[in-house]
Amino acid sequence: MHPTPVITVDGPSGAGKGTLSALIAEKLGWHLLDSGAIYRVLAVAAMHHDLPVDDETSIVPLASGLDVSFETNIDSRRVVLEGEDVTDDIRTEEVGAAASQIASLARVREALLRRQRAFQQSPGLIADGRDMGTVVFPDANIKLFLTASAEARAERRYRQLKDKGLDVNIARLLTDIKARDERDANRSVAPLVPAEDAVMIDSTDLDINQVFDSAMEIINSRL
Ligand SMILES: Nc1ncnc2c1ncn2[C@@H]1O[C@H](COP(=O)(O)OP(=O)(O)O)[C@@H](O)[C@H]1O
Ligand SMILES: Nc1ccn([C@@H]2O[C@H](COP(=O)(O)OP(=O)(O)O)[C@@H](O)[C@H]2O)c(=O)n1
Repeated sequence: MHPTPVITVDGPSGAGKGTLSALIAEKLGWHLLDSGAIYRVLAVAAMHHDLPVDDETSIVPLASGLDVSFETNIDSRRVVLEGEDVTDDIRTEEVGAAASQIASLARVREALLRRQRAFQQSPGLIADGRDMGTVVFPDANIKLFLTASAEARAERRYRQLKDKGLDVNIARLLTDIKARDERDANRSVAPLVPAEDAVMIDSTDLDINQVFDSAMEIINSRL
């Protein structure tokens, strides 16, 4: 077992991983790794540098040297790429789709491993992503796998983007979510699958407080 405990939260897009992970991190006073944000920042960096998202040879060095920092304050988390605040830019569906394409490149994933593992710092880490419990932190103390129906996830994403004032279409979001599920689950490297020892939470009919309560029950019984 690790000297510094890790809780992993994996699952598909819109399942509520980010929201749940932030709540757990706050409750326990632990660090937070939003691994999806790293893939998203890398996608934005590739766009800035005019690199095609399927060009492994040029994206690997970009991943290894990625100049990204996560600045956490009491009331905000900012993501800074090459000195520029990209907190909002990385959240678009376009960037999510590009991130998912980049994330299917094996050598790119490998180039990001060390950077992700460096987040394992005292007193503990909550790691949010697709392969946190299977690849990045296989020895994690507790592994959660959060799911919800594709329809529920598209609906959540719709409300989230609408609240930000973005012009969105629910049918398109559902198609995009299904396409991303398909790509994330079927890629040959680090596909989206629950770790064998993961505890599943289906959030389709749960609000975020109920999800948080079930997660804390599992955590408190095991830590
Ligand atoms: N259980 C839930 N019920 C309803 N809405 C939720 C729930 N969990 C999260 N949300 C909302 O759904 C959206 C997507 O959640 P997020 O945490 O970003 O998902 P993920 O990180 O898995 O993609 C957010 O707007 C969030 O507030
Ligand atoms: N650990 C991770 C995290 C994200 N990703 C990829 O990065 C994309 C964006 O991740 P995200 O977690 O920010 O996406 P959402 O769940 O918020 O839509 C996903 O579609 C995955 O393809 C990954 O492959 N492995």
